[in-house]
Amino acid sequence: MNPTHSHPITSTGTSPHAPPDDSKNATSSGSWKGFLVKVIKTALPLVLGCLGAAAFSVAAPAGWAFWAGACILTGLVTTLYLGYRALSEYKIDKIPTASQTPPTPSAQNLLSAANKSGKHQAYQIYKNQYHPTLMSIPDKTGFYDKGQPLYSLTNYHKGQNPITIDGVGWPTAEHYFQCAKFKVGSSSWSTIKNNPSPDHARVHAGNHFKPHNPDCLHGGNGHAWGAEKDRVMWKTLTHKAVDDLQYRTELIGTGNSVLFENSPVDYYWGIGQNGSGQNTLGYMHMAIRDMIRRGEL
Ligand SMILES: Nc1nc(O)c(N)c(N[C@@H]2O[C@H](COP(=O)(O)O)[C@@H](O)[C@H]2O)n1
Repeated sequence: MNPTHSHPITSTGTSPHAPPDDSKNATSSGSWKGFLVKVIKTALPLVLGCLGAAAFSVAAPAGWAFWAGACILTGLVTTLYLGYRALSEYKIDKIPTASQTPPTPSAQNLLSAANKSGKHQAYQIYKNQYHPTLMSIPDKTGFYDKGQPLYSLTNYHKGQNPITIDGVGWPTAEHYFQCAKFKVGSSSWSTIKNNPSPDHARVHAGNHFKPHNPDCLHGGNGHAWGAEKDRVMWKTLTHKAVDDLQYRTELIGTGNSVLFENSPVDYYWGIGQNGSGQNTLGYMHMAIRDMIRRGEL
């Protein structure tokens, strides 16, 4: 087995995609009730000043005009001050905080372009070029084990923020990929989605993806899923490239190195025990890296 190589990170990428929307936590200060209360509170000193002035004019004591004027002026100045404060607060409320910023339209556009029909085939160019001679390439970089460099390239990596796909926040790429075998909201889907461990999520999916399980998509049929899984993995990785800054940064940092999933057991996504595996995940990362460099993700 070839050891996992470390690779210097030489450049960084920037995510055009903001963290998930937390707008539900926004205060009610922007609601119409809050607005009405603010208007009443602001206008109250002026109204009281006018009432005071009216009382002085009715009672008409000596020098009443001076005191009536003083009442109106005090009310007016206080109202202007409160109005100024309320307006500044209103403006601050309206500036979206980082956690309230919805995904930018450009990120959404890039993601839908990257996932147009057939785009997931982009990695084939690398599979054609390097399979099955990958192990003889000198400049290659592996990733797989936790605690080793480039763990962010594995689907088990938990980024700082969830990956948002189909409006749902996913703790890891593995969670979304495994859930894609099941009907959204079904019991199997929910169990996998909420599993704290990506490895347990994968194992649970494997144990429950069976033809007799009504929760399954593709009839719980391995061949039918096999025809879909590249497209699903591609979708997962394009969203990860937008939402997981560590992945994005470390992927770009691999330069032009040929990437491989250094899995001793997986002959489809990784290189398998003897390096003869298809390394589909490694080649997909290379295609994603190209897209980031071209500004397509
Ligand atoms: N980092 C890491 N640790 C493991 O133990 C793994 N098995 C993997 N591999 C990922 O497992 C998924 C296999 O999915 P299917 O069996 O094809 O459903 C896939 O995401 C591999 O990359 N990674």
